[in-house]
Amino acid sequence: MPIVKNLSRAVSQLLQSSGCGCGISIVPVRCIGVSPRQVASDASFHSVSFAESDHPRVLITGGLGQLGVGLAKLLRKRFGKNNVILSDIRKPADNVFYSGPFIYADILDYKNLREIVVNNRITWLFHYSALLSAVGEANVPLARAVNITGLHNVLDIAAEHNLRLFVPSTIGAFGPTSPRDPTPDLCIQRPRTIYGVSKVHAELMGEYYHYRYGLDFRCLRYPGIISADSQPGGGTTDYAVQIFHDAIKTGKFQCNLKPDTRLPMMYIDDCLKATLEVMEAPAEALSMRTYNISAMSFTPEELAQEVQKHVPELQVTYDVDGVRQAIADSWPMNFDDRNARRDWGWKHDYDLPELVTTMFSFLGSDSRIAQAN
Ligand SMILES: NC(=O)C1=CN([C@@H]2O[C@H](COP(=O)(O)OP(=O)(O)OC[C@H]3O[C@@H](n4cnc5c(N)ncnc54)[C@H](O)[C@@H]3O)[C@@H](O)[C@H]2O)C=CC1
Ligand SMILES: CC(=O)[C@H](N)C(=O)O
Repeated sequence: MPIVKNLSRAVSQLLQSSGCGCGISIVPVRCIGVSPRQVASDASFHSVSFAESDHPRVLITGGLGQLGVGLAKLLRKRFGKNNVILSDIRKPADNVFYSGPFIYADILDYKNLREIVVNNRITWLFHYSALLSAVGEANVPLARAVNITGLHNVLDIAAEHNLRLFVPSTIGAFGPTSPRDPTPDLCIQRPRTIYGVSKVHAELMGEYYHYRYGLDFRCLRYPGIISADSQPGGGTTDYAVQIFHDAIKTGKFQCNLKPDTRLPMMYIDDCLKATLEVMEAPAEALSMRTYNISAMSFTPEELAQEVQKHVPELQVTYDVDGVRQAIADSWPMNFDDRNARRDWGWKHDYDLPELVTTMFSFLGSDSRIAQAN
């Protein structure tokens, strides 16, 4: 009996001292052996100056996709080049490799990921690895592994090492039974893609770890993101990037969605600005841990008309892809982001005309450079 009494006293002391005031805060540490694999100890980014160590030490997973390189650039400007490590399972292009620390990290390899976090004293993690909506439907087992099992690894490591964790969600986390115009932060979420299901899972797991273990989890639901210097990775909103390239290269664009398919979209600079802002927001400002963010909504027809103001000869035809169309028809048409605007001052800079002008000034100057060489 004394043993039972002592045990229950110890448990109740543990509960009382829990960090988030919501119950048990023991972090979910996995029992694993020591991995023999080491990150090269002479890597230049291991030696940080004293001043640099005041900043967060950042790891970006899945960083070689459409968004990660731009995020690394923004964070390096803010926190110093050597404090931001880009990672992926792909081989980086020369300009990316030489622009700052890069490391191989497979999010399905728990030990390796943990080792990277420990050896590099990571304090903030941006978890960008994922299979997007269209490629996810083409390979459900892989999407399930990367988007769900990978997330579990990241969550456990983040909780164990007290990281601030950012995981992006998406308009794709909603489905045909969600209100679509506009879609609020809190409503029915019954997506019908593995991508959407995995993102709802990520939102819920992240919030659960926050309330259960005190994990500093922060999540934004991104619209379709449009960028000039990086290619999208197989999503339903990819057409809105492709149209710019085709307008410049061939003057012809074949759209895989119907002309009147309305979806929320955002220029990459706004998306990355929001991501940094929500990560820097004081915890007291966040009344929620998952926020919609919005900038504009348009249809392929409306985008084409705006593009034609710059390339009047552009010819647009439609050859609808059934899989992508069904996905798009189940997604929000307009996103309600009033909570983000109220809580941490979110404000977008780019509407459709500015987006199109910016894309052309970027791609135009690029194509002039290509011609000159
Ligand atoms: N681009 C967009 O329009 C939107 C993106 N998001 C989210 O933002 C995040 C980044 O998106 P993108 O850069 O567009 O995605 P992307 O598809 O372009 O890049 C994803 C990256 O994940 C990497 N990856 C795949 N398996 C991996 C593994 N086992 N370990 C480590 N990395 C792995 C890929 O190599 C790829 O570079 C994703 O989580 C996505 O769901 C959300 C809404 C919109
Ligand atoms: C909106 C997204 O999450 C992505 N661009 C996709 O279309 O899958």
